Amino acid sequence: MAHSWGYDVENGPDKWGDHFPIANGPRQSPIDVVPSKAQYDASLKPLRIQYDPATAKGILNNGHSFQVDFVDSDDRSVLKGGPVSGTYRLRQFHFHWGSSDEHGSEHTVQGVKYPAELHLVHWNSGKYPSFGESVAKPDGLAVVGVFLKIGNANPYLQKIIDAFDAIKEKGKQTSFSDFNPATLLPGSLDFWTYDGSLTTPPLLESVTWIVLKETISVSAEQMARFRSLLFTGDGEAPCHMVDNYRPPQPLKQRRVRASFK
Ligand SMILES: NCCOCCOCCNC(=O)c1ccc(S(N)(=O)=O)cc1
Ligand SMILES: [Zn+2]
Repeated sequence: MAHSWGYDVENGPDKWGDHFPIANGPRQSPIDVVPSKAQYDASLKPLRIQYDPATAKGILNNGHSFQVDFVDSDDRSVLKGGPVSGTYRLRQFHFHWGSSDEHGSEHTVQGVKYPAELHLVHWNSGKYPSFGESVAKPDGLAVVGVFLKIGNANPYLQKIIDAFDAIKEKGKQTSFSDFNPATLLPGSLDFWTYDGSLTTPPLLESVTWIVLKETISVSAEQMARFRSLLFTGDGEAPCHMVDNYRPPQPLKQRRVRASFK
């Protein structure tokens, strides 16, 4: 496409297939999770998540979302168990959100939309030498999805929000240290899992999705701070970073498994 992909009418999800034909592939994400159709799988192991706050590196506005990047040169912050075999190393986390509290998540649960969704992105360090090598392999990535629900202000999210003034525009980044992303996880790690893809171009079908059933809280005021970020860079006409989500995609020949009854 003339200008790179985004979330507008002319470069948004409905147009991504023009340059990324895998957009219509067999294992695209996100999906609508239908709990009654998910199959309880007793062989799924509990999720084992261990993060070292010292691996937090920086926070960046990449023009599509903001992401917190982690040192991933060793296995200090990893995910094991659940649907995956081996060790997956934390690379970054980011969010998707709406222009109002009524929508914004990528996955939906029986059609229910949440105001935002957190994605914790891990790569298969047990099998591949780097993220770049993993990102195109069918078992390359594992992403944990967590829904945000309007409620009490989330003190752990606030630490991230306090960094927003330094990354308001596309391309801006700043250091971000001593943060444990496990503080963004709900009390229960019950999950649904299915084989899917990146939800943004290049839409690679390399993700084992692990979508948590329990939500975390965010206040309406905190969501308003997310919407103060800009898609646009310094000197461009400002455009608020909102509605940076892909809608649910066809399930096709896939099954969704549940770790809980
Ligand atoms: N760097 C080697 C070549 O890499 C090409 C592919 O770059 C991938 C960049 N995108 C991502 O890493 C990426 C990661 C997670 C998600 S999501 N929203 O599915 O969690 C979407 C995108
Ligand atoms: Zn994402």
